Amino acid sequence: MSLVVIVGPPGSGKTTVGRALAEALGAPFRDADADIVAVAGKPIADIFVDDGEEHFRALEREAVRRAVAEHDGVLALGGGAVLADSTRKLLADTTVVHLRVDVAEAVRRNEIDKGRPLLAVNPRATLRRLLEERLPLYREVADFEIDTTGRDVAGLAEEIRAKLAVRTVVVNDAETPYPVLIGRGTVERLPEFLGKAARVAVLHTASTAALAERVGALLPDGVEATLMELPDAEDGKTVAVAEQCWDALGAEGFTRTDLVVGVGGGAVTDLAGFVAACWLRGVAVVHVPTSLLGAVDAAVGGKTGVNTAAGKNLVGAFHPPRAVLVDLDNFATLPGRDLAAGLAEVVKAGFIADPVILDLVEADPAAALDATGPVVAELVERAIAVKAEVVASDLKEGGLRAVLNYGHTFAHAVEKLEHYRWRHGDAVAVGMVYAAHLNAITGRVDLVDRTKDVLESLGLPTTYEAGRWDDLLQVMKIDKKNVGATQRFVLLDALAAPLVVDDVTAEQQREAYERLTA
Ligand SMILES: NC(=O)c1ccc[n+]([C@@H]2O[C@H](COP(=O)([O-])OP(=O)(O)OC[C@H]3O[C@@H](n4cnc5c(N)ncnc54)[C@H](O)[C@@H]3O)[C@@H](O)[C@H]2O)c1
Ligand SMILES: O=C(O)C(=O)C[C@@H](O)[C@H](O)[C@H](O)COP(=O)(O)O
Repeated sequence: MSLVVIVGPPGSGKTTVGRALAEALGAPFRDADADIVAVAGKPIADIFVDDGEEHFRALEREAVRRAVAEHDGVLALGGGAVLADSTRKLLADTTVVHLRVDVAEAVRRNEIDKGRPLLAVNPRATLRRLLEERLPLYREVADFEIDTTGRDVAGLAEEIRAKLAVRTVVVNDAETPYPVLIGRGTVERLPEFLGKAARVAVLHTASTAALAERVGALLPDGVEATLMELPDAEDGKTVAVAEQCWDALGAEGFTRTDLVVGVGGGAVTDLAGFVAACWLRGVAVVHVPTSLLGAVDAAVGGKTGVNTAAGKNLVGAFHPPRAVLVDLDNFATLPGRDLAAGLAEVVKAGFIADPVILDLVEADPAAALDATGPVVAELVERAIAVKAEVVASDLKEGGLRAVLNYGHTFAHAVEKLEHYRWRHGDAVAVGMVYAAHLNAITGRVDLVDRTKDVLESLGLPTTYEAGRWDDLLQVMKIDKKNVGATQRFVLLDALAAPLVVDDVTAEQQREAYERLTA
């Protein structure tokens, strides 16, 4: 447990909700006002009367400073604590929850609790003024806010507990850093990322239509949602579909400050990102990935694009999102085969950077296939951390980023030859076995058995049909990593030590294929 601070105006329920939250978290509760009373040896109302507000504020600053330094649990602050610059600075590195309440309910709650000196005279007008004056200060320190008006304490504590379980990975790429929120209920955080949007285009497929509706309903008054349903999977990743979206944006009068939201698997977020990258030469996009693969890979990193007759993802743009909202609850409806396909990219992250991922899957493959279980949650966090770190240092694939393409040279060729009817993750699984054979054949680390075993334990394919080499080679020759006529492959010098090589001979490539088909 670490410190969670509750702020808000008088009557917002800081103490009551804070106590309930502490209980829900199994953590201790502390109230800064109670600390002040203990130090002063008299009630707050008496401190105001005997010593004045300034003296009270000095006691309050010291009480908050001490509590923040000492406490590990939930800490409720008095309504005016945020008035002090020093307190707001102190809270900058702490998780802060702002409890909001409307004036009428605040008045009603404060009538019940009579011990508030600032509300002794004309409480309605005073509360209205306090609420207005202090709102920007609460917002300055808060990580998120919750409206408590008309809500019951247990429901509020549960909502805060769920929100606190959200982990944020910041992708510090060369453009604007953006957060990837990982947890349950993260989609509800969309309103934080609207910027100045007056219109939001929500791109989705039939499988995510209900969620897209929910996203539309989250928008505040004055912000209009347009839902656009795309053909499913790779059928939606075409220039023709992108053009239909652009036509619709034109018809809606979509401006540079409006927002595109991709709600779906990797195919949707790739297309949504591409649509956003090109419209007016770039509008903001927020991704709500609903497949495992989308969450751990496609939605993070800013690669967007479509498939064309020439090949997979050959047309596209680097266009990082404004935010990525990974809601682990969305995986509940994901078909098992698509979950497994997503695990292929997770396993890739294990081989290139984080072997703990492999240990976790190998220890309990069934747990890794439990869409809403804790192992999937950890795998998602780990795989996103790998991707975030790589793309932060090399957004446009000038060097290091190519390691994320481990297994993809062969995978993309398979996808094209199979007319995009293979799941991307299945193709990546086979592609990683191909890469593992190349590793062994070129005298590097031999991870063939480990690769096949871990993938097969997840029900993923590890072989490809014989007799297709010439076709495969032809497609692999237009891989994006190639330089001129030189083919380049991502291989592993050792586990978690990827490198890009350009000296794999034609014989070695064919030999790896022959071993794959055996
Ligand atoms: N941009 C990148 O960096 C990047 C990285 C990896 C993959 N990709 C791309 O991502 C795509 C693959 O992503 P994918 O595996 O998510 O495929 P997908 O988008 O085709 O989704 C797989 C299937 O799952 C369904 N689905 C998605 N979420 C669902 C949910 N919550 N409930 C029920 N059904 C759901 C979809 O409708 C689809 O039928 C490929 O096009 C690949 O090239 C891009
Ligand atoms: O983000 C990257 O970079 C990757 O290579 C991630 C891959 O897993 C992903 O499939 C990506 O779409 C492939 O990129 P591409 O440039 O080879 O199309």
